[in-house]
Amino acid sequence: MNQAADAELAIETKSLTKIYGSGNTEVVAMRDACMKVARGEVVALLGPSGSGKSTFLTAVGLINPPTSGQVFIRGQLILDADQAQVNLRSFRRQHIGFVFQKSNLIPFLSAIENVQIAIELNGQSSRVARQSAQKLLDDLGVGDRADNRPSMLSGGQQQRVAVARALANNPSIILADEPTAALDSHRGRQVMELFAQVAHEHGAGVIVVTHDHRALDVFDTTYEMEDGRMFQPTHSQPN
Ligand SMILES: Nc1ncnc2c1ncn2[C@@H]1O[C@H](COP(=O)(O)OP(=O)(O)OP(=O)(O)O)[C@@H](O)[C@H]1O
Repeated sequence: MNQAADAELAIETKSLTKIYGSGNTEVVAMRDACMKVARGEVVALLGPSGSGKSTFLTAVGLINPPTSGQVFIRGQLILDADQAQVNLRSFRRQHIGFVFQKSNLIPFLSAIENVQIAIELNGQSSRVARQSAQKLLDDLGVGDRADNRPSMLSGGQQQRVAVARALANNPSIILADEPTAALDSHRGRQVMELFAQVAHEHGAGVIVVTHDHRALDVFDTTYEMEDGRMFQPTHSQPN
């Protein structure tokens, strides 16, 4: 069977379904979720608590494989149901950047070391990694805080460092799970704008799970989930 998908797409999911448990405890957390994200596109994923957003994001992030359906990244079939078509660990490290609700920075490392370590883990020398890390922090407006540990930074600054770390290996896709939940609306908007900038400048496909409707104008496309089903609200731009 021809599995080819559009290589211009950063991400394509086909009919992702996830069933947790079995029998009486069975939960269908996601049903036939289909999404296309072009390179350079930034997508908001909305939906009430329990609607399946994290299940979807962790499937695309190759952390929690679906029960059925396929995940393509840059046109390449990566997951066919729970069958990996590549080495997931190294693929994830090279191609996917994650940003979480809390920055999850390593507390005993400085801002620059938090970014540097991600680059070194991908095989760069520490000198090259440090230069790249400094440039990323500069680009994200926190270059002057490079030597501070996370506890010395504000929540917004920590999230900027976390975005720098997610960008460390120039990923094809960035997945963010409520990255602005701990920020006030001004800082939250700034972080959302950063994602849009990163998507447009680096050609990455970005999916941001958010409950925050105030910054939706920053996104190219909006999807919603409800009871495990995914759809595009009628007022959003078509793909
Ligand atoms: N490991 C699991 N085992 C069983 N059920 C699960 C598991 N993880 C999630 N679920 C269920 O799957 C459904 C979808 O959960 P999910 O966490 O994906 O929703 P969500 O939209 O991300 O919610 P929230 O906004 O609260 O984070 C929920 O009914 C949840 O209880």
